[in-house]
Amino acid sequence: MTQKQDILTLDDIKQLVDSFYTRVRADELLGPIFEERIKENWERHLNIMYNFWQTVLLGERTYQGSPGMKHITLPVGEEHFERWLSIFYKTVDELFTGEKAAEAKWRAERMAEMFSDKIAHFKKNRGAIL
Ligand code: HEM
Repeated sequence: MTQKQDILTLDDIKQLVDSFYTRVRADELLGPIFEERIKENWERHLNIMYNFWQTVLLGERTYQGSPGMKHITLPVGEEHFERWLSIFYKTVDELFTGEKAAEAKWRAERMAEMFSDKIAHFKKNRGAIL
């Protein structure tokens, strides 16, 4: 059995992202929400997500975007974020171990919290952005 290692290279990021979104697409709760928004543009989405995690974890600045805005109008609530995080944690832990692997999970959790708050605020204010 090969020893698990930390997330150290762009190839590692690609492995993590590909594996995570394969599971997300197969998930009965999250799958339809992603398919509805992304449609035939999965290659583009995966490339954006490689860039995002490459920037966050490897410090190579290939992502410039405002992810908050992309999530604000999604039809999601607490249970969707819990499912997203649970699949993400599982994927990270099955493939990697170490400081960066822990950071990936920490970052995802902080962002889930932020998106969740923004969405709740957006709903409460009946569509008025911020
Ligand atoms: C309920 C959970 C989530 C759902 C259903 C969801 C869904 C989506 C969808 C459909 C897109 C594509 C948006 C578009 O191109 O119009 C997207 C983009 C993205 N998501 Fe999420 N997401 C979730 C949680 C998260 C979390 C926790 C993170 C934190 C790492 C994250 C990070 C991103 C990033 C960085 C993008 C790219 C934004 C851009 O185009 O610049 N998402 N997400």
